[in-house]
Amino acid sequence: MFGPHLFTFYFFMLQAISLSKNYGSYQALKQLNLTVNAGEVYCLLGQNGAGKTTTINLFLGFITPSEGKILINNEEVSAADDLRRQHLAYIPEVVMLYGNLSAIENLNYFSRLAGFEYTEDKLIDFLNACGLQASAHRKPLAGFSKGMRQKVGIAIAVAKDAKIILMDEPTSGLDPKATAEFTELVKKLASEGRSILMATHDIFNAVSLGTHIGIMKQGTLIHTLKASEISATDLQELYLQTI
Ligand SMILES: Nc1ncnc2c1ncn2[C@@H]1O[C@H](COP(=O)(O)OP(=O)(O)OP(=O)(O)O)[C@@H](O)[C@H]1O
Repeated sequence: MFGPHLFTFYFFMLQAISLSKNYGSYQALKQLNLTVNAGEVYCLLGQNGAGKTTTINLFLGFITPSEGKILINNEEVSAADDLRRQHLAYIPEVVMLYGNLSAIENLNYFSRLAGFEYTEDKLIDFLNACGLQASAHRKPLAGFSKGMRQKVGIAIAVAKDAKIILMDEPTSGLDPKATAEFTELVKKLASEGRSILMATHDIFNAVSLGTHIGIMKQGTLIHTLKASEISATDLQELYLQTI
């Protein structure tokens, strides 16, 4: 389904060490310890308000920790660190790009912003590798479905050579076919050595696509599991007992 690997990867590790975040007197994240190694897909589950987005925002440097630290390859990173800018990409729940520009134009624009210049053939390779149908490559994004936008967003992350990809609720609102395509794409991204962390409410998807699963409750990581060691049914039961 997908083309050849587009980059040769180094091995990148993302870590939170005793990471906490307070909003005023409210502790949204408490002493989080979490590691995502190269090739792993870490799925964070938890009810609304459990602290998943806070965790992602801390990794991205959108907010600063109250305590603790974030490491990329064992090196501590500050909010505006170059390591973060170079190696992290973020796929939000709804990928916001330029609606009046085509998929190729958006990809070209955001690649250039990140310092990468590609030929049109190469840009098309990225879009193909992320599963965007050829008939959509030159169409304005305004008419794209959520799943199509997501593919362009992921193509941008790949074109920017991101080693670590963070996603927030990537399968919410996707139809089953788009979810299946997304799952295949994420598995491929991980198989190429990227480290992937996603916040999700989709228990079935977490088991089918994740390598590791964390369940959060009120800012604390209560359970960490290997996806290969639990069925979707058992995970659902554990999740319901936890929350
Ligand atoms: N800027 C903020 N100021 C004050 N409180 C905040 C702020 N951002 C988040 N919170 C609170 O921190 C807690 C964790 O929120 P967070 O968005 O991380 O949860 P979540 O697990 O991502 O939830 P959801 O599944 O709804 O996205 C919530 O109680 C939320 O109300």
